This record gives sequence, C-alpha cells and structure tokens, in this order.
Amino acid sequence: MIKKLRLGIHLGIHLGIPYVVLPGNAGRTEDLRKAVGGLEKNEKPVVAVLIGDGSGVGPELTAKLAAKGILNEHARPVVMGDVHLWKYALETFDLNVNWKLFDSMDTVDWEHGIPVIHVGDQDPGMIEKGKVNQICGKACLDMICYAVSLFKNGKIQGVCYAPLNKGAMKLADSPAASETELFSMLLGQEGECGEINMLDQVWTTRVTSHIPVSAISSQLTVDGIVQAICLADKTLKKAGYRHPKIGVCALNPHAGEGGLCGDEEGRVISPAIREASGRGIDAQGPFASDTLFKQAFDGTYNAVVTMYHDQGQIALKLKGFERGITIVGGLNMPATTCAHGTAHDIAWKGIASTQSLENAFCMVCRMAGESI
Ligand SMILES: NC(=O)C1=CN([C@@H]2O[C@H](COP(=O)(O)OP(=O)(O)OC[C@H]3O[C@@H](n4cnc5c(N)ncnc54)[C@H](O)[C@@H]3O)[C@@H](O)[C@H]2O)C=CC1
Ligand SMILES: NCC(=O)COP(=O)(O)O
Repeated sequence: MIKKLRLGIHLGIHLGIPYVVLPGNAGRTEDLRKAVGGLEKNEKPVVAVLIGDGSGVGPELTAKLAAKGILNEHARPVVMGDVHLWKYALETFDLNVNWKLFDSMDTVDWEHGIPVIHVGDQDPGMIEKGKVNQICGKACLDMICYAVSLFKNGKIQGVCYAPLNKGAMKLADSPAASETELFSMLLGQEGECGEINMLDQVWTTRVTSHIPVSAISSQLTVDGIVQAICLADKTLKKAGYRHPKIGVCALNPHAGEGGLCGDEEGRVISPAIREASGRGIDAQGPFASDTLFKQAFDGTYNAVVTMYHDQGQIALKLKGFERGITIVGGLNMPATTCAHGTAHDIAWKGIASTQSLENAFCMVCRMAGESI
C-alpha cells in the first residue's frame, strides 16, 4: 500500500491530479517514462520480456531496448527466449549489453546485468527469417506458458512480449486463436477479457477480434457489446479515470442511417448501450466510426468501443503507428505488447522502430508496479 501510494504521489505530482494513474497524454513515451521512473532498484517490478517470434523483428527490438538501458530503467527485467537467438541479435546489431544466463527464476539476480532465461528453441541456424514457421510459433507458445506459470507462482509481476505471429502459433497447434485468448485460458481467467489498443490518451476495446470480416455481423450480440463496454469502463477506472467517457462505434456507414444501410445499430448496438448506461456507465453512441475517433482524439471520449479489429486499428495506426500499445485487457496479470506485428518484410534488417515496444514496456512496468 505504501509503495502504491508512493507511485501514486509520483504520478499525481507529475500530472497535477492526486493518485490519477493514466489521464491526459499518458500513452506518450515521455509521460510513460516519467511515470515509471523514480523507484528504487529493489522496488521495481520484476517483468518478463519475451523476445517474440525469431523470424520477425522481436529479438532486434528486445536487444535494442536492453542496449538503450530502457529495460533496467523501469523494472527488474528478465529476458526470456532462445539464448542463442538473443546472442545472435546482440552480435548482428553490434549491441553492448551486460547480461547473464540463468537456469531458472529461483536463482536470478540483477547484479551482473540483465538476467536471461533460455525458453523456447529458436536456433538462429534453424529458423527462416521473414517467414511464418512452426519452430518460432512453438517457441512463442513455450514463452507464454512459461511466463504465465511464473506469474501464477508469484515470481514475476508482469509480461511484455515482442511480436508473436498468430499464424506461426497456429502451425504449432496453439489451442487459441490469439495470445489474448491463450493468456486468459492459461490463467483460468473469468470475466471480460480482450485486447485493448491504446494510442496517446485514447483507449479502445473490441467486440470482435481475430475473426473473418464475413463473420462480424453474426457475432455481434448485445452481451458481447456490453462486455466490451464494461471492459473499457473497468480498465479506465482501474487506470485512474473517475468517470470514463466511452464512445461506441456503429458497424455500418453513417451509423446505419435509420436502417437504410444495416440494422445492427438498432438491433444490438443501441440495446447494449442502454444496458451499459443502466449499469451506470457513461457510454454513448452508436456513432459513425469515421468521425468518432476524431472526437476521441479531441478529448470528447476517453475510450472507443469498436465492433471489429480494423475499425480501431486503422484509426490508431494511421494516427501514430510507431507509438501504439496493446494491453491484454481484463487479465489479473499485467501484459502488454507493441501495436505492430512481426514485420517480416524488415526482419533482421536493423531498421525496425523500437518506440512501440518501449511504450508497451513502460506501460507494463507501470501496471506491474501498481500491483506490488
Ligand atoms: N504485438 C504482437 O504480438 C502483434 C502481432 N501481430 C502479428 O504479426 C503478424 C504480422 O502482422 P501484420 O498485420 O502483417 O503487420 P506488421 O505490423 O507485422 O507489419 C505491417 C507493416 O508495418 C511495418 N512495421 C511493423 N513494425 C514495424 C516497426 N517496428 N518499425 C517499422 N515498420 C514496422 C512492416 O514492415 C510492414 O510493412 C501477424 O501474425 C499478426 O498476428 C500483429 C500485431 C501485433
Ligand atoms: N495480443 C496482441 C495481438 O493480437 C496484436 O494483434 P492485433 O490484434 O493488434 O493486430
């Protein structure tokens, strides 16, 4: 509680509001970095950093954040991934990082640099860079399972993962459509859970996520929409917003124009908004999604509930591709990642931006620090 208060005071002074964790431009890199700064070494959360799918940009980004000192600055980080791939990334990009290999979390210390634990085989000589492949998919599943088991045993307080590839994890027989569902499944989580995408001060939750566009309409239900609204409300309240304002997207052009182009607004979206309002949530809509994001970025709404993946991601990625953060929302385990994916077209070329993963890392440190 004292530590929680300390962090709260730190943020409160910075943002001018007592014990408010994430208002204003909280998703901006400089604000995130300030917010997680100032803790003594032994107060920093222990955060697992998964190097991600080795065919993509994950190992490069993780190694570069370590070399820039970002990982140590905000947490007691433990890098998890294939140790040969980790070394290969450091050598390939000529990075100077103090690190030490440990067998398990039980022996880890931070006296000799960043601890690294070998998890998930991705031998650089075996994997095909820039290609979806099963070896990397299997390694990512192993990293996720290991990190979740550590969290359940109280050894870590949060997880930040470099990009994973859902296609590769499927090739490796993942039991879930995406890592979001996998985390939830492994944690035995109940209640609303789903991907939250965040850029600057705007948060989004989704009613549907990784499904074919042709299936969206049939999967929109009053319950599903209410859950996405509740997840937005709960997450923002947890983050310190006392009265989050939530805008809900329509599905159809011009919000259906009174049934002229689509009936989902009247049939499921409006009833869900009424249901959420009845529960005391400040949810409004359905609004045409081509203008709702403009209002959210202007400050009218703190969160936007989208009906499907691209409805939100196109807006956020266009506005700030390099800065976006993804939070695995609704879990009892703080978990974040960058907004972008494995970027196979630029993998191992040394040109990937580290910004989004840095933001995601700062965010998880902040979330994990609060839970200590
Ligand atoms: N954090 C995560 O684990 C995420 C994983 N994914 C997964 O990644 C895979 C590929 O996803 P895509 O949608 O094709 O998109 P992508 O984000 O991997 O790539 C889209 C475009 O953005 C560029 N790009 C991506 N990251 C960049 C960076 N750091 N710096 C500069 N340019 C960058 C790429 O070069 C490419 O042209 C999929 O399997 C997807 O499921 C997608 C988003 C997030
Ligand atoms: N769990 C992260 C994730 O799935 C990222 O992909 P996207 O849904 O943001 O494309």
